Amino acid sequence: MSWEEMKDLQLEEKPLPLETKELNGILMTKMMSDNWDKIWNFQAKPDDLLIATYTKAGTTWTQEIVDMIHNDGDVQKCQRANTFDRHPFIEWTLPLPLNSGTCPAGPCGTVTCAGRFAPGRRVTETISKGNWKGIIYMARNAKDSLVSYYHFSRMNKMFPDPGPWEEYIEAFKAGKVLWGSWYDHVRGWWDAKDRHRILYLFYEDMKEDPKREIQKILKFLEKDISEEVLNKIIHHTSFDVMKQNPMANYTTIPTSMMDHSISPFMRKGA
Ligand SMILES: Nc1ncnc2c1ncn2[C@@H]1O[C@H](COP(=O)(O)OS(=O)(=O)O)[C@@H](OP(=O)(O)O)[C@H]1O
Repeated sequence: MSWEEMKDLQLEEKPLPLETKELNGILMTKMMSDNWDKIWNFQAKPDDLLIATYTKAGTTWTQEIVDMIHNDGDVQKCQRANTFDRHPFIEWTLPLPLNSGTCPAGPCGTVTCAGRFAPGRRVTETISKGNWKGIIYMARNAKDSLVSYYHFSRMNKMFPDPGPWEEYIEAFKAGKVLWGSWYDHVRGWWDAKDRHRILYLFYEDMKEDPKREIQKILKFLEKDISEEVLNKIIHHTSFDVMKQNPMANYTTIPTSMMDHSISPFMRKGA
């Protein structure tokens, strides 16, 4: 959806109603819970790639890297649309103007989509047995995930108010945040990785040596690129460059949904 169309929706003036609803003990948005059957029955096509993450683990970073790989390092092509339109979240049923992954028009014409699939190991198993070409999972350590999630929840008006920091820490540890427990998520996918075609990556490894980690993704995707393209991908997906990229930094979303003056989406990246 273009910016003009977004403006027509007058989102700036409308407070966003946010309702949450637990499903199997996991907190989700009501839209997502109500849509769960569709998500559960989602049929991947053999060319589909899933980027799976707990929230704030480096989803956007992985999405940008994969898009750059798929487009042979063509920066212009990777600026064709926002991250969430290039790789829609399957289960994240969103209010307009944002795209929802299970909607019939997408995502998976676009080949890659992202997903969180919080509700426990059964889901992890079911999803990872699906007809995916592969699943790239990225994990990030609990402390940085928690800090990032807290600041994101302050600026993201679609999310429940995180409340005071001390209380938020306890809620996170107890898994009483959207998409449930960080521990169950990273553990569930860790367990699944040896039984299915899953590339399990770590944010910290990507930070330490992006070249090495991007090469792992290339191998997983069975893709050959030149050294020059590889260096271009490393540069274009660095924190400083992505922070300035409106198609990756979520600044095209109306302020009533995400208020970057409270905390930018691309916050510290460390
Ligand atoms: N290129 C690059 N390098 C390093 N770090 C990066 C990069 N891109 C995004 N980020 C950081 O990842 C955090 C956002 O995570 P997600 O993309 O998973 O967020 S979301 O769940 O999709 O909302 C968020 O982390 P914090 O800065 O700690 O809040 C982003 O800054």
